[in-house]
Amino acid sequence: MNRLQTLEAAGQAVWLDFIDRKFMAEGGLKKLVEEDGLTGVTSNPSIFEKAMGHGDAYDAQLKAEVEGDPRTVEGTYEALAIKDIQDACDTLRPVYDRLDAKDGYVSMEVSPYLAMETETTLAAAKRLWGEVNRPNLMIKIPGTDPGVPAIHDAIEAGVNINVTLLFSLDAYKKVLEAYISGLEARVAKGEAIDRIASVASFFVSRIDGMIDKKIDALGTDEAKAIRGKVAIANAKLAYQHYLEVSGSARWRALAEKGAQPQRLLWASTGTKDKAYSDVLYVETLIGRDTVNTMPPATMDAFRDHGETSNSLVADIDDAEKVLATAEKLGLDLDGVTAQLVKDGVKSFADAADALYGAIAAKRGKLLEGKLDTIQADLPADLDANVKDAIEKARSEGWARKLWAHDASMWTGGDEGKWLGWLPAAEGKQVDIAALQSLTQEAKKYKDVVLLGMGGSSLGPEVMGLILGGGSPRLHALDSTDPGQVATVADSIDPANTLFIVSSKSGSTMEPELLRAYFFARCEQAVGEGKAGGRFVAVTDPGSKLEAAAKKDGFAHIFYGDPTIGGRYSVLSVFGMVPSAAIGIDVAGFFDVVKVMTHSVGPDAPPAANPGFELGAIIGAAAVAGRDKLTLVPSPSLKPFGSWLEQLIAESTGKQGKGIVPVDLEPLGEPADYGDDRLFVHLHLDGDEMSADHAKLDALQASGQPIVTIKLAKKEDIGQEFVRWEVATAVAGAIIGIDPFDQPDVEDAKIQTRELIGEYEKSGSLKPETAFFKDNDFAFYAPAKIEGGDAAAILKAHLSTANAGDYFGFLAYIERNEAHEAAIEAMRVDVRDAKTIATVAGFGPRFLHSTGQAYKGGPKEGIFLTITREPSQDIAIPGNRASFGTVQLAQARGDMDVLASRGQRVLRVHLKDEKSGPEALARALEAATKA
Ligand SMILES: O=P(O)(O)OC[C@H]1O[C@](O)(CO)[C@@H](O)[C@@H]1O
Ligand SMILES: O=C[C@H](O)[C@H](O)COP(=O)(O)O
Repeated sequence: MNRLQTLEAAGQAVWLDFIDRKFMAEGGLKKLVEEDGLTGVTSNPSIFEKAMGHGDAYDAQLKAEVEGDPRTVEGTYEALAIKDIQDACDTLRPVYDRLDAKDGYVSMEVSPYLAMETETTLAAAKRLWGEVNRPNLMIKIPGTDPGVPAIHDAIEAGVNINVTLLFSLDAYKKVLEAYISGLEARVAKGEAIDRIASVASFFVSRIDGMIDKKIDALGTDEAKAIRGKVAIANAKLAYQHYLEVSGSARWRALAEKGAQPQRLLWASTGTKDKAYSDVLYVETLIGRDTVNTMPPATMDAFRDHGETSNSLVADIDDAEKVLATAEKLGLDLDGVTAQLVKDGVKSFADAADALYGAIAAKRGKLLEGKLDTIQADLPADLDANVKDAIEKARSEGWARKLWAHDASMWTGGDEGKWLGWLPAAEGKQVDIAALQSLTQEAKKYKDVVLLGMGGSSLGPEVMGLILGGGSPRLHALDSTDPGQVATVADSIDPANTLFIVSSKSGSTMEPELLRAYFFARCEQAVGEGKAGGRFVAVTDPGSKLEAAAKKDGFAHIFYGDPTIGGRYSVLSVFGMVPSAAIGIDVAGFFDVVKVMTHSVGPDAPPAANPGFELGAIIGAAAVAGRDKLTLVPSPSLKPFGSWLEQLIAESTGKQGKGIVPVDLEPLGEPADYGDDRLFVHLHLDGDEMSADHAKLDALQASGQPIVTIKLAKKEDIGQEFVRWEVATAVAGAIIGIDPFDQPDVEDAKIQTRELIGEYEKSGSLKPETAFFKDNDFAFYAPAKIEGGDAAAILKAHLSTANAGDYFGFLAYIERNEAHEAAIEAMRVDVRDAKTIATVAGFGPRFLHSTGQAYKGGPKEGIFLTITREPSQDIAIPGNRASFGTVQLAQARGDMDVLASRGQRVLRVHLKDEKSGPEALARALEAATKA
């Protein structure tokens, strides 16, 4: 009999506080069972972190897991852990059988993140019990206050429980009560209790670790006399309570039905203070019906020189005296044990963060080709800020808060009510079968016209431009510009077109007017009462659009989720209905998307969570003044920016803070940029852009921060929707705003409504006076800008630019290639002349997108609003105002609000729609070169 085996003879089971795949594969565990009489194994998150977080023993299984249907990070961890636990259970199974279920157990802990939650802990315990599927498994549940009812219910459900993180006698009493009453509940239901096992794990050394520090601080002889004794005294008294309860009539009644005692298990028995014997927490705690789980080193030490005696019941008076002295000295054992519970929960959560982080990082590498990658090349100061942001997010558990809808990571307002886009990213908001049937139905049409604004049009537009196959063709119409409306109207045959009217609120002005116009046109083409069959509505339940769609007999109404804001709605019906209509395979699309969704989950710690990594960069950069997020897409990904800018700008740009997205600004040389930029390069494998890559290299060399995101195939764009949604929510938390409201958009809508209301009454818009006119232009501004000609006025406007400002072209003209090119040229002129960022938006499209940030975001904007005399206008059925009038009212309303927000504004009205843009470009060139 070796020294370890003498413990068994004294009634104490020896368990191993360690698990490791290599150790088990090499037969280490089997040897302990066979040679030392080992009867159990415990694991915890720190132990698994040491096993899995380093080395390559788990890589083969990890690879197989990832290559299958890649699960969440936690799912991947559990798959690895469950295999170890099952193997250990199988190794201990002969012991379990020999001892008729009295011992031979292996413990696995529920996620430490749940330690303060009853329901989720219970659910996790039951789930793991089922998945491990071994009778000699014990599930570890913390003995916290919320843990106690879960312990009761789990025992009642027949799950073996190892109660972990016990430090105080009070907590132990509650836990023992939970065990007994759990068994009684089974008896009451007529269920067997003889094969239900439980241990109560008292953490010993950690108590001394904290109390001894206090003793050392006191430094008195009286204090020193109890150094290293308090934890043992506390444990001895816990055992006395156990003996007392075991002798009670209540317990005997259960014992007669075969109940097994809930053994006290001494955990945390490795000696941490080298001043003590390395077997201190074994030799002093030996008694009948107990367990000591030892780390390998402690086990080796005891095997070598441990002495067995009936120590647990010896010197109880002394133990009481030790605790009395501790109380007299004010060592506050209750406070210490309460703190240790908190610290214990935190340190297991920290270990889980490290473990999940290591798995997420390996998983990410193995997923290469299936998961978009991200790489950040940041200057040292920004890199340090990003690391701080990531650590804050980790230590405050933001990834879990996000998925738990916990608004405390933002402003503590109603943010938690706006997170329906998270389940939507798993494909849960859409009915795939209904979308597939729409795909079939839409095949008979030549065109699909989508009428919607902002989030209701930009997502589908990106889907169509990047993934659309061409039949039916998608026309996303998000404008009141008469030219733009006419271009779409002229390119379709209403009889051969499916119209999708898309509005979450169902009351947005533009889609309402566009619906009226196209419905009437369609009726003209197919006959009264027959147009409805060619119309589909996408809207939130109960909206005005829903009522109109029902009245007009629309073919379908697809309902949105009111807990998703428009700009986060692309993976809900708002993005997917139009996608399905143009033949995109939505089911296949979500298979690709889910790989990212599972990578940004609550279980992926920020440092290894693709959404948090990016969110920390863009948020920290904005706070540090690099608030111009400049997109550099490869050619196939160019359309993505218009969706992205609405998400970022509308989410973050408020209260004078936020991120200003810079899309479609041609890439320049290092000298063209100030230190307010963050470049994000999106690259699709196979896209050629060597000239831009050379420029990016030069920018990086000049100290500009560059983030590079790579996609293996175009379908992977779906993953970027998810990554950026998470990143934007995270950036919002770092910036300190609510990323789900849009307080300033409404003001422009009100101004516009007032102007149009007046027009409907009077037949004309409120008069306004130009402060300067010539043959080409009329200029308007809140206060006259001095200058003898257009170039001088523009120059004066531009002269207000300071480092860190940005210049915005707000063009209320048709969005077409010629106009886009003219604006692009003007942007380059301004940027190069002033070394400031430039942005551009076509109105009213940008009002539902970047418009929020221009009004509510940083007070760095200098705007040039461009309007024009329309060469053709279009009447809107049921309205006095034409599309041209509405668009002008929108431009004016927007400009008024921008001015009221302290931004610098100037409006140029082009007298001739055709020649105007070029004339303006010339004047601006003169202004910038002069
Ligand atoms: O889908 P709706 O309600 O028509 O809104 C369109 C867009 O308008 C906004 O509310 C801003 O104006 C966006 O957030 C939204 O995507
Ligand atoms: O069940 C075992 C416990 O988790 C373990 O003994 C804790 O030990 P530690 O305090 O050394 O981390």
